[in-house]
Amino acid sequence: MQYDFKKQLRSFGYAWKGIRCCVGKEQNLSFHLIVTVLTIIAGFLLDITRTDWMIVILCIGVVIAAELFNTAIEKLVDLVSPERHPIAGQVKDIAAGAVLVCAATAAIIGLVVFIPYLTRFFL
Ligand SMILES: Nc1ncnc2c1ncn2[C@@H]1O[C@H](COP(=O)(O)OP(=O)(O)OP(=O)(O)O)[C@@H](O)[C@H]1O
Repeated sequence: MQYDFKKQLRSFGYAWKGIRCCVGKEQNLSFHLIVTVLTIIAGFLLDITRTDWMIVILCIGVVIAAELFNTAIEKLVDLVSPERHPIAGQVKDIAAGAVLVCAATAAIIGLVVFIPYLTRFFL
């Protein structure tokens, strides 16, 4: 199969459209984006190291990607099961649980990274 650069660009466009259709509409995603902005500001203010930036950026990416997967799953469930069904509810709850695991992990890593800078900054 021949590599089609135009098709590749179109795929990026569809992916970008997917992200845009969630931004500003999904409350949880908005929360994660606000935390992301605050984390990035803190990173610059506290002048964290390159390695710490990589860890922080990885955490941000994982949480936002998890939230996008969760939103996609929610929409798919609403499409295939507009009526209430226990399994439909479980699917949504499990997807939300996955986001919670990612977000809690990222929060703990954030504390491990930022606490030493904060103690040095304030003490
Ligand atoms: N189709 C469904 N069948 C059974 N339970 C559902 C279904 N949809 C949602 N739920 C339950 O409700 C919880 C919240 O789901 P969701 O965030 O999609 O809100 P909703 O109840 O569908 O209402 P809304 O979309 O207006 O917020 C889910 O985690 C799940 O426990």
